[in-house]
Amino acid sequence: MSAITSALFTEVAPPHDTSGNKVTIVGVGQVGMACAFSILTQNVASEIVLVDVVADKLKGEMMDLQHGLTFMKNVRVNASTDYSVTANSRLCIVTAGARQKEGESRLALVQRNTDIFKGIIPQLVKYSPDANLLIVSNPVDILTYVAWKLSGLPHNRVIGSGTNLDSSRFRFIMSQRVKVAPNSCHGWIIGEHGDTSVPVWSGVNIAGVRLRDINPHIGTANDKENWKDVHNQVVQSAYEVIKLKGYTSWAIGLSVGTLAQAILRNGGNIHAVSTLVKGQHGIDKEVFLSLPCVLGENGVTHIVKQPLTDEEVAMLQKSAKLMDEVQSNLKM
Ligand SMILES: NC(=O)C1=CN([C@@H]2O[C@H](COP(=O)(O)OP(=O)(O)OC[C@H]3O[C@@H](n4cnc5c(N)ncnc54)[C@H](O)[C@@H]3O)[C@@H](O)[C@H]2O)C=CC1
Ligand SMILES: CC(=O)C(=O)O
Repeated sequence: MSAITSALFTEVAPPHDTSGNKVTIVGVGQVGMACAFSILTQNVASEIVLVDVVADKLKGEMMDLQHGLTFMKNVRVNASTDYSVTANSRLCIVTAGARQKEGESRLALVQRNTDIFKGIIPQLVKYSPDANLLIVSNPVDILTYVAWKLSGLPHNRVIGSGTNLDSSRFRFIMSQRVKVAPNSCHGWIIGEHGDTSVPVWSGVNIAGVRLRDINPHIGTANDKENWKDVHNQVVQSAYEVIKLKGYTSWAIGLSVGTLAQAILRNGGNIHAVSTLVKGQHGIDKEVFLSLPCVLGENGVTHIVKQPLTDEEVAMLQKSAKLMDEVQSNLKM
């Protein structure tokens, strides 16, 4: 204690070093920092710890956030290249790794980011064996599988950010067509985050009114209004934003903030996240894909048994086959 603190305080008991809702974010790039900012401003964590391999950038990002803490509600921000700083996290979010260059697919990153995960996941589990892992790095579905295998954790506690983002993009583009707020437009994108994602047209609704009841051809090639294009735009979204600004960040940050909130507050909220789907919709492969899941402190507690058309099931199974093929070529 300094002279000032000992003159100021009578110590009754030493304070605890850690606080309850500790969140670790690995990777302080564009996505990691958007996640950190979103979690900070949504007031879901009591402590955020940042980890990266680039020490100067890491320190700079930590300091920049710390300088704003006066404007936040009781949250600490810390950072280190040493994983001991992450001890006793309740949620570890992984955004580290290579990102797509213009025109490059997410799947092209798979081996590079798998190799990076080999150095990250065991460290996280060593210091926070009870945490949930939330994987964001791409290709997110495969890397969630990789994280599950490397971690040895039960599959419910290894979650991919998945198509929560794609579903949000879908609802936004839909909202522009019907001219109501995005959160009043309801629809789910499931399956792979990215190129083979599956729009569940059978469930798209506004205020419970199913658009397929109004337009039986919605989402098909026979639809005169070409709603199928809404999904095409979802698939193209990341490519377009990457072409325009080099990366995507804000929307994934907000999506992850919402997922963190559901997990840390044991909210029971339902989101489309990447989870082990073996046994769902006739999938017999050990792969991770997004389905609507109930999220809480124990990770994914339930998968919604969403009624799907035969065509939707076939698309989902095709994504599962693709994931399995990519996984079988991985050097883990
Ligand atoms: N799942 C999703 O919906 C989305 C996923 N992404 C993915 O997120 C990842 C990160 O993207 P950005 O932040 O834009 O990339 P970035 O290049 O800005 O940041 C990546 C960060 O990872 C760090 N890093 C690299 N190796 C590391 C290691 N071994 N340990 C700790 N940190 C390490 C780098 O130093 C860098 O700070 C990419 O794989 C990207 O494709 C991006 C947007 C959406
Ligand atoms: C990059 C990426 O995965 C996305 O923005 O969807």
